[in-house]
Amino acid sequence: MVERREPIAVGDAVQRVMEFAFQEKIEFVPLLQAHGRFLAEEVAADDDVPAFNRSPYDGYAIRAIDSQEANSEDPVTFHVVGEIGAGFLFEKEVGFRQAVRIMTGAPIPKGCDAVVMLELTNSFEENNQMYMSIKRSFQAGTNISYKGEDIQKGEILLNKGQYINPGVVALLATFGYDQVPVFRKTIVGVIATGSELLEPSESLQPGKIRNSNAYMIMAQIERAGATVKYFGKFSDNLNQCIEVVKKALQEVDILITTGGVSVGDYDYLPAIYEAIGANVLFNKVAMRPGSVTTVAQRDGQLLFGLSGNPSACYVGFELFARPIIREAQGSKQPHLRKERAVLGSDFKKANPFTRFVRGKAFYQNGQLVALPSGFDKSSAVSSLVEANALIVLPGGSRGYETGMQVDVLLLEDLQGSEWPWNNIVKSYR
Ligand SMILES: Nc1nc2c(c(=O)[nH]1)N[C@H]1C(S)=C(S)[C@@H](COP(=O)(O)OP(=O)(O)OC[C@H]3O[C@@H](n4cnc5c(N)ncnc54)[C@H](O)[C@@H]3O)O[C@H]1N2
Ligand code: MOO
Repeated sequence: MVERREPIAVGDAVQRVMEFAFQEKIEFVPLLQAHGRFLAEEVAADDDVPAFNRSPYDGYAIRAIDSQEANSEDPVTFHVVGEIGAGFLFEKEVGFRQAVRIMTGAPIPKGCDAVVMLELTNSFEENNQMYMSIKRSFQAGTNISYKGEDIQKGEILLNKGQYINPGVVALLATFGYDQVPVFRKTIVGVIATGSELLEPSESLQPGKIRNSNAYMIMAQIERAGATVKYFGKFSDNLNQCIEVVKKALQEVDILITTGGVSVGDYDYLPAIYEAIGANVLFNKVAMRPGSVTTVAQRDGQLLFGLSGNPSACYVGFELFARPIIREAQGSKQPHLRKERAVLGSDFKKANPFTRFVRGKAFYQNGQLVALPSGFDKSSAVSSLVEANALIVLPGGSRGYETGMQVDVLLLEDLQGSEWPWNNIVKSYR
């Protein structure tokens, strides 16, 4: 029998989950699908970038020494012996007072050591031959992008665990990574339990409710970057639940159930864990909502028993499931980002345990403000809509007042909030 223990502190509960080590799993994905993933191998430069000396401008490639006598009274004229675009090679050696018309990105022809920008030249045709003249001299090396000036062969460019943003995608493309080694996405299964549950497609009946949690959790799993497997909703029938949990565990890294974790007659989760031989890490946390959050492990897999109450379920996922999912996928910063904010309205409920109030965080005159987002019961669905942050109100208080400093855990980028640099158009006009 799994005993209900004393609640453990939130931080200790998070630590117990994070001590669980998933076996590292690596896969190769096409470059186009690598964005948002984490690199599973170090990347070193197998060549210089650029790989050849090239022109950064459209103009003429010359030998700098030939320009030394040029001045505004006495221009020097060059015979234009050819032209070269990006992607081509100019095969001949360039000689005395010869120039090659060159485009941005084209390799510097043999013999040349400077590029004169088109704007600084006058060109003309004489006897079917092209010429150009310049009115000043240029030093060797003028306007040459040197081989290796960006990246040198052998440099370690990206470490294992690097988050793949668009810049990393560019670098991987530069070095020919058609397929990219990344940490495999965590596969997270979802099961909803409760005889009262109907799926969203079903008509409401007396005493029944729609299963919102499974869909909410699946969206949270996707927001955490993992792969979802939905095993459906099941009524409060112990044997049936055990069977579906066993089946699900053959296909997932992590299994999340919602409902049936407290002390009701049909709260079967402890019995399910016992039946499958799972070892419970904790089954009560000193927090609201989500105090009933239960986590167990078994054969390299984690099981999360989240509350049936929607807000409690939501918070339980973000605090305990999200970080380990992110870490298993290679993230080095798996936890929610913490910021200081000013409480935007009074929160007068007594706080025996630390509360994680669903709220909206936004910038107002450069100050981060956190506003509780409405109906605060752990059964609430409505307050989740606007929530982009969890406002942390430490336990042991009789309430909090507007203007107090609080920690907030950000659930999303603060899109739509009034960033101080939102006026970018105005400031850079
Ligand atoms: N005597 C006690 N009763 C309760 C305690 C307690 O300590 N002693 N804890 C309360 C707390 S705190 C919470 S939170 C809930 C947790 O209950 P369960 O996680 O066991 O969940 P259920 O009882 O199955 O359901 C709770 C509530 O949520 C609704 N629900 C369930 N599944 C879904 C779903 N998929 N989508 C939407 N809503 C769902 C369900 O109908 C119930 O209304 O227990 C307290 N009780
Ligand atoms: O702690 Mo329950 O888990 O209030 O929401």
